[in-house]
Amino acid sequence: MNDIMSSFRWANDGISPISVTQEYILPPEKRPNLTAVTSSQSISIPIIDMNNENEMTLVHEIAKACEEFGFFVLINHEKSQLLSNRIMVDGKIYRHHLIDPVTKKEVGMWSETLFHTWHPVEVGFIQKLLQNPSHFRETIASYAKEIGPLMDRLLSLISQGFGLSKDYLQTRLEENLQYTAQANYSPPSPNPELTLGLQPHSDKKVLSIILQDQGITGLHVLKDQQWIAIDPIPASLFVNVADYLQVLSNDKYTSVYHRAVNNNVKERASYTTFCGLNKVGIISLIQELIDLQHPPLHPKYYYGDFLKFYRQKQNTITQKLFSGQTTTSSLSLTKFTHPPIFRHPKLNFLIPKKSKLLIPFYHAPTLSFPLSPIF
Ligand SMILES: O=C(O)CCC(=O)C(=O)O
Ligand SMILES: [Fe+2]
Repeated sequence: MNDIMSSFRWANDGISPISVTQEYILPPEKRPNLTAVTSSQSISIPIIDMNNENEMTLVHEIAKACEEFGFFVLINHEKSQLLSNRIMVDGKIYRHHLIDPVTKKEVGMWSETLFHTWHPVEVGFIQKLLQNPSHFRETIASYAKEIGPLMDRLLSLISQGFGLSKDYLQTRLEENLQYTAQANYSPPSPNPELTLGLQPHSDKKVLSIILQDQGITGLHVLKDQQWIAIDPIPASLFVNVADYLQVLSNDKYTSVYHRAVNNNVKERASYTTFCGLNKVGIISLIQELIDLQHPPLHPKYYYGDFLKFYRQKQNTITQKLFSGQTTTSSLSLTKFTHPPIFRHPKLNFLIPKKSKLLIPFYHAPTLSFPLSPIF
């Protein structure tokens, strides 16, 4: 475990459970089947070197990666050394569950999650974060200042990859952009074949940037029905296409399905920064990408409608993934509850007094804006 997540580690010090209780044991068809996973070293995954001074080369490489894989690994980005030494955790702690299709009981993910916004610094998100431990606010602010320009740059390169102006996506999304972050922590699992850190999912934002713990492979992506383990390259970041970008691109790019698995040797943390839309944002595809060969595949969505679409998509994919399964409930990412399993009693201050929904989609959201068709 390097220093990236030491706040998170601190929050979980010495309290790893020593055995997997029934509550965390996945039903057989949802187990990770780790022996069947391909290593990212044995296949060619897209690695983008940000040191490349030729902007158009970067544009093409990223466009190709988004189209063929839905993700890429970024190396030599300006602040990589700095980033990899950051401590970046604060926010709310949640536990993930899935529902066992046979017993209908919740199965807990072998992990816990912190969630918070990370931008804009100027309007004071930082003041909303907790003050204890004392370094939380400043480290989050520094990270936000570093990752922000990178996110902008990626949006710009992706815009150009669509044959559009550099600032197309920024300008188009600007008003409703929302920046959130999620830190994930898993202690060693006594039996990694029976548990999962994060269940298979796609992210429902525009873009996600994942900072992985060094030296531990935990992130898996699904490519051609095969799970690929993304071994963390030192000072690299993993970037993936999320669902909003899939819609924007009229499915030219596909959001990648991914999961986090456990191991029985070391704890693992990851830290994801998302750029997405806020609740009133309207999601619609880029008209410039539509022609006779590429008819529109999506209507305009209000956020709430989009979330319904997202749920359907998750269900369809998970049903395919677990094809032996007869139930329609599939892998249901339905509930985040707390308190977290690995929390030390002295850390009660980290738990928000009132449970707040982390990802409304998972909860059949109560919508505060009109749902009538807008196209
Ligand atoms: O732990 C990981 O590497 C994956 C994190 C992730 O998928 C997420 O935060 O949405
Ligand atoms: Fe994710």
